[in-house]
Amino acid sequence: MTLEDVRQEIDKLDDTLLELLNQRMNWVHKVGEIKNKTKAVIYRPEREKQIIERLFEQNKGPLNKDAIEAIFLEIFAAARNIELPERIAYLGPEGSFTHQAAESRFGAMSEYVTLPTIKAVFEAVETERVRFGVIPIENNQEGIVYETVDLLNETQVNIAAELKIPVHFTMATEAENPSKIKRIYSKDIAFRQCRGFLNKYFEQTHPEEIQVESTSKAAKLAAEDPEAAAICSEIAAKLFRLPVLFKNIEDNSNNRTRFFIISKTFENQPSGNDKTTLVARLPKTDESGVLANFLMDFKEQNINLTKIESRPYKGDEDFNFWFFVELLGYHKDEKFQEILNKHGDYIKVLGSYVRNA
Ligand SMILES: C=C(O[C@@H]1C=C(C(=O)O)C=C[C@H]1O)C(=O)O
Repeated sequence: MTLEDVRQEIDKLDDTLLELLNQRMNWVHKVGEIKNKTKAVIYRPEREKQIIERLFEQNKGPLNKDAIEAIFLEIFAAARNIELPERIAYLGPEGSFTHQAAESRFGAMSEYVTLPTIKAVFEAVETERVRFGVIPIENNQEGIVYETVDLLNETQVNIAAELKIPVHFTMATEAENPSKIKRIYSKDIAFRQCRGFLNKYFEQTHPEEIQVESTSKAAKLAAEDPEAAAICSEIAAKLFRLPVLFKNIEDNSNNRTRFFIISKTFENQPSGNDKTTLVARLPKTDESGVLANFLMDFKEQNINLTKIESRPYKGDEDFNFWFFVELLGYHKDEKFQEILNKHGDYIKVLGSYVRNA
């Protein structure tokens, strides 16, 4: 077979793929009509997850899971945008890991609003300037993002979905090799998480380390200075057309960040593998055992708690706390209803959403 022959085969398959994708869009359009009648929301993360899981099960390769997920998430996003163009706010700047997380769910076609603070994203969602907001909730090396936790308590929004993405850092620079680098721009966390790499490659030359507020600002500055490098995300290097000299330079390759997709009012259907996030403002009392009794009730119901964080009541003179709690299960499960019967007065359920391993 010649190259031409093979390319002809590929062209034929592409024609079929396009035809099939358009057929799929027509069905999605029908779903959209049904949803419109009942005023149901377009975005159904739990359904998308089920589709992807089903495809994983029957996949025979050579496409791997990551590729299947990326392709189908883009197809879903394109489908939703035909139904109703979505506006999504995320914690910027452009090229941040949150941007990468947002694009992985909402695709290239959605309209994005880049906002400078987590609070601004919450405000945009609460005032319905945007339909969805994407913000980080925790990093598995650095811990929880308290600003997000506190805003979930203070505002009226729901959690529509969680997603976890690997955090890989690159060293991007115009310089040909490390010896030519005089300055490295990055964010404090990134310097910390790439210390092993920095020690190894810059032991002799000791370039100046300059901290800036974001890794994409670092990429922007490095793009203007041929003697500088940035430690940044791949998406930021791409954005500022900065060549990547080293990839995956983080000390710990298990580095992952978890994000929430928030929306003003949102309710998922149960998927059979859900997580629920809530805020518990337990009564302020000096009596002992208030928290212990609360937790015991979860144990009695056989509910698996996956996280509990205590946070101070802002403005209180005393040391009083409320709790950020996550558990396995859907909020309408019978055993969770038992908890609500007893503690419902001071529990605010932020959402149940499909668990994203
Ligand atoms: C088509 C639907 O709406 C959206 C698009 C989906 C798709 O393209 O398959 C899946 C779930 C929803 O986010 C649906 O709910 O079935």
